[in-house]
Amino acid sequence: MNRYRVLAINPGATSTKLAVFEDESKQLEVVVRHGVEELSSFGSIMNQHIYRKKLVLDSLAKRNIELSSFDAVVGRGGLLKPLQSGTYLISEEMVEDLSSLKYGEHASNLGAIIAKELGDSVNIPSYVVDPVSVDEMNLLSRFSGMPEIQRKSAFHALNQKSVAKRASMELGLFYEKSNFIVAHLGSGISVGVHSMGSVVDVNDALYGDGPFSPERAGSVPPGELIRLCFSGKYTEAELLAKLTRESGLLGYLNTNDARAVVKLIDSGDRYAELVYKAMAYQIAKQIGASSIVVYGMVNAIVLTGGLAHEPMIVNWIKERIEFLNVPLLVYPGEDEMKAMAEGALRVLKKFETAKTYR
Ligand SMILES: Nc1ncnc2c1ncn2[C@@H]1O[C@H](COP(=O)(O)OP(=O)(O)O)[C@@H](O)[C@H]1O
Ligand SMILES: CCCC(=O)OP(=O)(O)O
Repeated sequence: MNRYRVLAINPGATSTKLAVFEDESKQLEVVVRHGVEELSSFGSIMNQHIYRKKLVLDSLAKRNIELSSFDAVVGRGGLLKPLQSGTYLISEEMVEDLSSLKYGEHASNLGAIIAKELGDSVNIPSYVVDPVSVDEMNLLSRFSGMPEIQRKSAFHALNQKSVAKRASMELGLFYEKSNFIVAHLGSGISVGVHSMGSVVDVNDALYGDGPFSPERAGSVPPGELIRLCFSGKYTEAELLAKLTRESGLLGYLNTNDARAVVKLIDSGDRYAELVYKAMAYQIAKQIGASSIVVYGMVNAIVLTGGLAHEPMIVNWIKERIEFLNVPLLVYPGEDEMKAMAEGALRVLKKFETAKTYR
């Protein structure tokens, strides 16, 4: 059987990652971390396009890796129209929706844009896998309480699916026949209910509801938010940036880095401890509420994402959800690079046909 080389590109809220795969085997992974000041100097996420693309090209050039040595490029899929889970060929229409911010602004929008430019430059296909707008929500979960507003699915679909499948393998269960609650604790936080192979309910990890996160507001009291919108103090763009990139830990403590927060706590900062504990409290509360979606019949709860490396928050969450009496698995970090490469390989090897974005 043919062997395939895949370049995976993942622009995240706080990092740009790239990885080289030969079939399923990872040959290289490069992670470039970005500070808050560095990224805010660009003004908007779209303005980071050339900078992040150059980081990818420079990382390859430094290692004498030619773009033409790849069979495909795969990028993290951003905010698109609601989609089924799967691998999508990146089309002009997809790039247009991402760059015009039709469905919102997030660093992952740059994944497909950069992947397509690199793929096109050497005439190889480019794909996204399980974009953040994968939507498998059930009908009940779509109600917001206001007919003009529908709850949306915007979450860490790629990693959530990947770790839920990993949990089902480890527990000897079928993903399609089990129920999992997955809490992805990254720059944004999503708590997804995976029921019988679909994410039937999840909080909107970017603009919407749920726990506050290292840099996002999560649910805020809507009346107060409306007052802020009409206070004359902020433009729409400023408030959206505030909600999605300047709130949460960053808003309260001036850092989105959990390690820096732990240092503050260790140095005796009681306010930092209160804020960090409040985040754990909201995450645990969201997990508890999520168990209701499947009438409490949960096979396992999974904590994942960068914050799952940090023992203080993991323990605080654990303490609060222990009474549910459900196995808790902790998978720190993410499997996104591997999940992207595997999605592209399934298409290259013709096990699956790439979906079309319409
Ligand atoms: N090894 C670690 N120990 C403690 N906290 C970590 C670690 N790695 C990441 N984090 C924290 O996780 C949060 C971001 O999660 P991450 O998944 O890395 O971000 P992103 O969603 O941008 O990829 C940050 O608050 C960061 O400080
Ligand atoms: C838009 C949802 C995905 C998300 O929040 O990703 P990050 O945590 O990487 O910002």
